[in-house]
Amino acid sequence: MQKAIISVKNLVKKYGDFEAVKGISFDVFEGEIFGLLGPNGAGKSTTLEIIETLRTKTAGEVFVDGFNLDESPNDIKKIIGVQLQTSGYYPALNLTELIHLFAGLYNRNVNALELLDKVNLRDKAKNKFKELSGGQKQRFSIATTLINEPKIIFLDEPTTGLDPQARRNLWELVRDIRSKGTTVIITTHYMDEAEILCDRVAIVDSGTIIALNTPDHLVDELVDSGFERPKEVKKANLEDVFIHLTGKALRDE
Ligand SMILES: Nc1ncnc2c1ncn2[C@@H]1O[C@H](COP(=O)(O)OP(=O)(O)OP(=O)(O)O)[C@@H](O)[C@H]1O
Repeated sequence: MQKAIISVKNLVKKYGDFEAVKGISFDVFEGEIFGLLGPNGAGKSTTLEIIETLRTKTAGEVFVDGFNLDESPNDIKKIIGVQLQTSGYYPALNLTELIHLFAGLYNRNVNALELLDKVNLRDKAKNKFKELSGGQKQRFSIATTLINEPKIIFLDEPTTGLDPQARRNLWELVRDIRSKGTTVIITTHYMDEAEILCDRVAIVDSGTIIALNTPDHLVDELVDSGFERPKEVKKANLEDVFIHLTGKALRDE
């Protein structure tokens, strides 16, 4: 039996009269990569921000590593890492200085170069955030989630706008983080990404969870129901062609 590190029970969020989250319940297991999928406006960010202690809930219960959100939000803050809005970084500081700034906020001693190494950015240690490419910015913002050595990290659409090489590189990074025992919760609009990366996914629509299982199980269930693709599937797709032609290596972004 896997241990639930996050437990959400009958969570409701109302913005005025509008119910954005309609009584959802789910568990995230320790050490898994859990995906929250759903169309724009489904309630994913609202749900995550409530768990991250950044937004108030209307009703329901949330437990994170045994801490009740209502009673111990500060204990929860200490054990989670949240990908910040990238626009929030101080423009005058370079990457090393930014890491030291965050480490100070968390009251931690961090070896900035070692951390930058983890996300393949050591050679950008003296660069400013705005001088990074899209993929590098995402990698840096993931690095900042690791500063307080969290048990759980939350990644909100971390690969949006990245090229196929940078996307794959980020998947490797997320897998690497998980292999060290960190639980990862990720939102994405890329279903191929969710299928490759996530152990389990919850599909949210209009504030309700309409499916929750492993990607494999959900696909098998659909196939068993008699579903067939209208067009015969080829053994490769255009992304395979692109990667085949341009290689897997990260570009000089
Ligand atoms: N501060 C707010 N005030 C009022 N309504 C809000 C607020 N924040 C979000 N909403 C509404 O709640 C619903 C859920 O929004 P949310 O941002 O959680 O969706 P999402 O699933 O994360 O969408 P996306 O994929 O576009 O990021 C939307 O209809 C949105 O307009």
